[in-house]
Amino acid sequence: MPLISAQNIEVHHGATRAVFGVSLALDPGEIVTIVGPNGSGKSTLLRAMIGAVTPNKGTITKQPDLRIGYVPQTLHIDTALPMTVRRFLNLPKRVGGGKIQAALAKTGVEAIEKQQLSGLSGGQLQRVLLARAILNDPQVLVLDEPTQGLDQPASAAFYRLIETLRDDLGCAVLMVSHELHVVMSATDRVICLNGHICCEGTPDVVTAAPAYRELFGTGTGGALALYRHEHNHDHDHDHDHDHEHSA
Ligand SMILES: Nc1ncnc2c1ncn2[C@@H]1O[C@H](COP(=O)(O)OP(=O)(O)OP(=O)(O)O)[C@@H](O)[C@H]1O
Repeated sequence: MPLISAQNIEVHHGATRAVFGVSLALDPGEIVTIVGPNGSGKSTLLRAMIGAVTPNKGTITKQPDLRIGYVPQTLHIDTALPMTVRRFLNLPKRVGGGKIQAALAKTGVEAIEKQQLSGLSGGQLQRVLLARAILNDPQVLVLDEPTQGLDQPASAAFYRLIETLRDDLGCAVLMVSHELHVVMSATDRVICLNGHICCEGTPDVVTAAPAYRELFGTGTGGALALYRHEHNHDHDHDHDHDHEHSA
């Protein structure tokens, strides 16, 4: 039984139909990455899957008492506010030193417990946010562009860590990334979204796309090139499209 599934959901933001006709199931232990152009509904779909927004149509089904760990894009820290890593991880409820140390060790930043949040590098901060997300031993880790602002080697290291955590904790991972070329090796299934799911498959299937190979390693363009290639096809289903696929 999937941990979370969406059945033919549609989500509106005012007059904007951000997500439509989306059905998606997340199984235990799998890593699923959602990619797509800006404004294609990736964050909206993620938020609908975890219950943070209610679909206007369709249903979301979650396993009862599902433990979800959420990693935001980043945390905007007021540098005037003194806050150690340990204190931050004890909010909003105290979890105790042992658990905090274990979580920081799992995310590769065990030595920074007493440091101020405001003094951390971008990569360290993301690992602290990841540590916070695993404190409740989640069955699902949800990440919304967790490596924004990190350089490519730091992003790649972060995604390798996600894969290690999945293996250690046995959790499923659902994430949004712009960097398919970086996240590829740490992904079981890729979902290409443009309001609706345009295509999905294993990284092997998507890496076979000539347009992607041509542009592999050229930054965000790689993911978008893949997107363009994979969408140069006829759809089996009669979606009411409100966008055009580029060739
Ligand atoms: N709170 C909101 N109010 C109004 N419109 C919204 C809101 N959130 C998202 N939208 C709109 O819904 C559409 C989908 O937005 P969403 O943030 O889900 O896309 P995204 O693929 O995550 O974008 P990006 O890659 O730029 O982060 C966009 O047209 C966006 O402007």
